[in-house]
Amino acid sequence: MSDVPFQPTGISPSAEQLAIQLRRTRLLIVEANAGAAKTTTLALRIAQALQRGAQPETVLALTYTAPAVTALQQRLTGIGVPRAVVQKLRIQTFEAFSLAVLAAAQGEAARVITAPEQARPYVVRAIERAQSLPDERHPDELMADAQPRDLVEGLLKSFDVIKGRMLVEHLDPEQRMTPALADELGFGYLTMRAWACYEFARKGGHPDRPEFRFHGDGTYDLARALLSGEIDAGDDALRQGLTLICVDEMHDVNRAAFTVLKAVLAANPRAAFVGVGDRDQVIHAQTGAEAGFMHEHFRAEIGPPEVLPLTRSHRFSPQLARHVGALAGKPYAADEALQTLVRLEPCDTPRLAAAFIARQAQAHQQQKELASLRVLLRHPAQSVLIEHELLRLGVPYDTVGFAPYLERPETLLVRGLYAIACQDDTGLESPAQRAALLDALLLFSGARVDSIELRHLDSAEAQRVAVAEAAASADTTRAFVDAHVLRSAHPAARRQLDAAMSVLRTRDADAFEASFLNALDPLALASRVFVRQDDAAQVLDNITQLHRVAVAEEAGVDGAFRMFAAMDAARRRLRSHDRVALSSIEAAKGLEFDHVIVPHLSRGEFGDGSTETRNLLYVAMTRARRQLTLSFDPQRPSRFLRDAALID
Ligand SMILES: Nc1ncnc2c1ncn2[C@@H]1O[C@H](COP(=O)(O)OP(=O)(O)OP(=O)(O)O)[C@@H](O)[C@H]1O
Repeated sequence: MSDVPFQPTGISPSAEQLAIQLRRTRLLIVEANAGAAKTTTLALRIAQALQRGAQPETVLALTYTAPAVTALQQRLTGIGVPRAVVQKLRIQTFEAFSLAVLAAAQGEAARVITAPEQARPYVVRAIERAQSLPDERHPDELMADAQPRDLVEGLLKSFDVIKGRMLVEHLDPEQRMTPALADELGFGYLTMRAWACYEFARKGGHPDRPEFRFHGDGTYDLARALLSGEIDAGDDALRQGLTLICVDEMHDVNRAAFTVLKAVLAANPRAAFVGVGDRDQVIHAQTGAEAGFMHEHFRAEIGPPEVLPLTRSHRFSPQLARHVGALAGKPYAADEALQTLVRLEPCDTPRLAAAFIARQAQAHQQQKELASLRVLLRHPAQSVLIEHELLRLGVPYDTVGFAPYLERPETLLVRGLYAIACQDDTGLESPAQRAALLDALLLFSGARVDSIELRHLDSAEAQRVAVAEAAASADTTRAFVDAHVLRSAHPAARRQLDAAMSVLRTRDADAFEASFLNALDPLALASRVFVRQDDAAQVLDNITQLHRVAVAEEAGVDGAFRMFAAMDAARRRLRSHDRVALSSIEAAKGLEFDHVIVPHLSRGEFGDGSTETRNLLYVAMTRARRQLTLSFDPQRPSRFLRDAALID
């Protein structure tokens, strides 16, 4: 049968790409560097299958993250596959796919929860239960110095690894958990016992009808059902008549996802498989991701794949390829015709870095040659100073992967405290603004809406109704704060909020500078609310930056808060048009931008030097097409700059 190659728009495939596009082999794996056209080539392979007559619904492409789903959809439309056809292709995360299969196989879907704060009560109860089981043989091993609440974050992280690696499923079912076995698995005995109790509770005491699913639980539950034979390759939920199965970003696959993949391949024996990935982009090792699932595990458990290369970056120049190659310690070739300007910008302080970035963004707005500018940040708190400078210059921007700083709950909390303490509602004129402020106050005060009229609603809905009603006017907002927020706040939170408002009430700039942060104690406030210490630390960083910006304004307390209101109004007026965005590195995975700025490449600011942080920088640097700008404090440059041969 003749096989006319699909002709993409915009690019001419290289010989390597064409080989992959046309290959009909059953199992094919491509490992290649970032920018070497893995996703594009996967798109070409899919387009070729469609040209050969495959129905779009019979093509399944799986990824680990939602941004990778978007990246593949963009590449497909970019090479000329009609948008309507792309919509029909089954491009999904492993988690979304698994949840859909479970729903088809088992009927009613379980409630999906997304925030660790929602999982916390279950984890706390699991610890308490583990510590009080009557037939426990090693009670001494279950003692913990910390309160159950303080153990939640660490336990949820451990649960991610236990699920992702499917550690328990690989044990002999008759084997009892003991301290020695827990140790062998790399966890404490309390962790393993709490895990068993948590899973029991999550399943609602019934293996087929879990009460809720947290992120990763869909993939884990499906993988378990497959291992136990409850769902098998003959099940219609998996036998979907697929003709092509693809995995993009295959380096993110963990044992649970691999188990799902194996079953999909077994259930669709006529489908061809193509997997693409890059071992230096593993940034989800905390969920058990490892590059071995592209190599030795694949060979041993699925079969020997044909391996084809993509050797050159089509995204950026050989010079940038040399730097990222040095960072990752591997050879890196690139298309000689491409030019990417690599620029290092020493900035002595974060304020200077922010001003520099804002000027770059302003200049970017005024030129036509480069389309997108993306500032890739390690932590959301790093955006405060930068956003502030952008607003000052009137540069429109978006944020991706985190909220703009003026919309974060901690910013609204601080602005709300000022509004209440000083009876100044500037910038909080609309009901929507007042409602957001009340939500923030409720969040950090630990207060619950408790109204007899709303008892028939669940707590989230009751809060929404009560807040919407209270936000109708400035007076009702104030009355609600007195009656429902401050009065029923957690006692320690109440003390902190009162202390912060006392400082604000003085309207004294010196008192505000010297005492506001101590009075509010944002870390203690946030630690009561958030499970992850990282999230609590972000709140502290955000409020510290906000305070710094307010003090630097030298306009007094009232002046500073009016300035925030003006900035907020300016932001609402500026219509973003997708040219400048600040984003997390995770949210930029698989995507590319004409100009990428990675600020704060300084010791102690970018990360700890671990493989995971190095991979994050590798991902960030390899998003750039035409220009990469890296800023750093010349007194303490990150060691990664040296590793990448960017400084001596
Ligand atoms: N044959 C080609 N000629 C020119 N440009 C190409 C060609 N193939 C791909 N590209 C371009 O190369 C860039 C990188 O491609 P792609 O995003 O597919 O790489 P990738 O390996 O998936 O990257 P990452 O690992 O970072 O996700 C894109 O801009 C794409 O349009």
